[in-house]
Amino acid sequence: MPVKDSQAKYKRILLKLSGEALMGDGDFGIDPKVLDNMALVVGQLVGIGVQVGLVIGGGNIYRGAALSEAGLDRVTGDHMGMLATVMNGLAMRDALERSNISSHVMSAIPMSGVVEHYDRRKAMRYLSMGDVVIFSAGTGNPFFTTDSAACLRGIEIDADVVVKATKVDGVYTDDPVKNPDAVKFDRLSFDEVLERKLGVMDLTAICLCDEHNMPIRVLDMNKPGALLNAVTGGNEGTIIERM
Ligand SMILES: Nc1ncnc2c1ncn2[C@@H]1O[C@H](COP(=O)(O)OP(=O)(O)O)[C@@H](O)[C@H]1O
Ligand SMILES: O=c1ccn([C@@H]2O[C@H](COP(=O)(O)OP(=O)(O)O)[C@@H](O)[C@H]2O)c(=O)[nH]1
Repeated sequence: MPVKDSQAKYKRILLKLSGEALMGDGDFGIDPKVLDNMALVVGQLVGIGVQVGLVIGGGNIYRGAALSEAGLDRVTGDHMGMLATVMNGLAMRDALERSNISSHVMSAIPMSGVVEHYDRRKAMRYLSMGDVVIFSAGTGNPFFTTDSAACLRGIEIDADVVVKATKVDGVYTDDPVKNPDAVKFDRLSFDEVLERKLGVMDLTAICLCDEHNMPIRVLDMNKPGALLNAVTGGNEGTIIERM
């Protein structure tokens, strides 16, 4: 796809999509309607010249911690969780390609013949060409999350921002799903997130972004126009940044 002059605030973003969000109204796996809708939204970003790196979670299929609670070895469970993110990546590439958006899946775990092995320089070249790159298999290591993988890849590819598109519309004083009295923040420092132990992203991911001055925007993935608004400079969701 030809590179356009970006009309957006951000030239390159790392977008993290929660695996669970791909389930739609189901309770496991992937809802094709959600996937197609996400491809459409990513296509809009590409269309205005934003370079998009994607990290998709695996919680719609397997989570290491849940498998471990069910009696499986934790490291084996985490390997299964990482493989789940490769499956989601393949499904997303399929949806993107059906929308004529050139895209590539890279995996932190080599999987010859299925997806490319993660190669930062190659990923940067694809992104510069305007192609979408889906970074799968998390960090490649157990005991990490795809939020940490998103922050890591975002820093590596020199993204302008990490956008976490999730089920809630920002960071709150407490989990808004459990506490209806929780109050939303528009802007937060990394220190505040760490001090208050705000659970929207794991603390490893927050520390990494803090150390490398990588801002994180948290927004609602189901709100129409939210992502486009965020990349064109709108005050969408919550921004976590150095203050
Ligand atoms: N302080 C908080 N602000 C916003 N969301 C929070 C907070 N604490 C916990 N959460 C939860 O974090 C979730 C977002 O994280 P995500 O990674 O998408 O989900 P999960 O961890 O279930 O995969 C939200 O659905 C919300 O319930
Ligand atoms: O670097 C990583 C990233 C992910 N995972 C495993 O993959 C699962 C799915 O990722 P995550 O829970 O972050 O997905 P999401 O919550 O975003 O759907 C996790 O539970 C872990 O078991 C891992 O071991 N290392």
